[in-house]
Amino acid sequence: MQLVNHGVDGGLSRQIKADVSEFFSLPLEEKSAVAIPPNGMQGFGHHFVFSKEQKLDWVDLLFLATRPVEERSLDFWPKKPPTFRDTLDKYTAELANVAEQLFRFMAEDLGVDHDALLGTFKGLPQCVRINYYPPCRQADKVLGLSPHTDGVGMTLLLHVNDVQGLQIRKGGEWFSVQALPGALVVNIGDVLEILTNGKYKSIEHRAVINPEKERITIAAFHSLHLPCTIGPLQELGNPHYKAIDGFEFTKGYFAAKLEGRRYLESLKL
Ligand SMILES: O=C(O)CCC(=O)C(=O)O
Ligand SMILES: [Fe+2]
Repeated sequence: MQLVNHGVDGGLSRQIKADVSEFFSLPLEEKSAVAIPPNGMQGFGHHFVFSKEQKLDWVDLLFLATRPVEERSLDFWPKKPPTFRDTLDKYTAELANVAEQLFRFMAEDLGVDHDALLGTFKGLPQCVRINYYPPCRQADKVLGLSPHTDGVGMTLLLHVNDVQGLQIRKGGEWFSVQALPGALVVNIGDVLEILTNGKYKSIEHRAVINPEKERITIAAFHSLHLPCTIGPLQELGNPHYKAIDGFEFTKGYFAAKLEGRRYLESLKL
């Protein structure tokens, strides 16, 4: 689903695009000032690295926890460009508002109690994964991001430049998503699929690489308020998914190493 971006001020959206592009254009030594530490998650580097032999995804990323605000680790927030921190703070606050509105509309659409749905996302916990996909002449030999579903409630994706690369899987086939200018792509994640008892489907997706042009995107993940138990909302009939502790779910998601819908399918009854 693409949402024309009324929720985010145009100037702010331009500013975040400029700051993010500037960060990735810095020399490696400068970006490494916020490198992900061994066994860490936040900062600049790579995720889902399990062995020296594996083929890596063709992407550099900057991953930051942005909400709740008091849990930010500012050490990993770049100081260059100097406007970066302030812009990211404002941009992510706006996106949290958009996410909250969408959760409300979804509750309405499903005819469920707002609190039952919104309670799972209380305080709107949020992380951003800023993806920089370098071009690759042999683009068909690499993947920017392996097929996966997002292990969260909902992702709001902004294209920083106009290079296409996102694909979604439907009926076993891959379809390219053409980003509309000024729009956010809204991706349903695993947690919403479980909560809605499968009425909303977590979309399997991947990112492909352009042979000539770099591609930059900002994924803002809206995730669980922990601790909690995730299970289908009672109003939605016989449950089709097991109820699972939120921490267990997150551990299982990362252990499943980006293998399409495999982990989510394992939670079906
Ligand atoms: O860059 C994209 O198009 C997809 C990003 C994505 O799926 C993610 O960061 O989880
Ligand atoms: Fe994703």
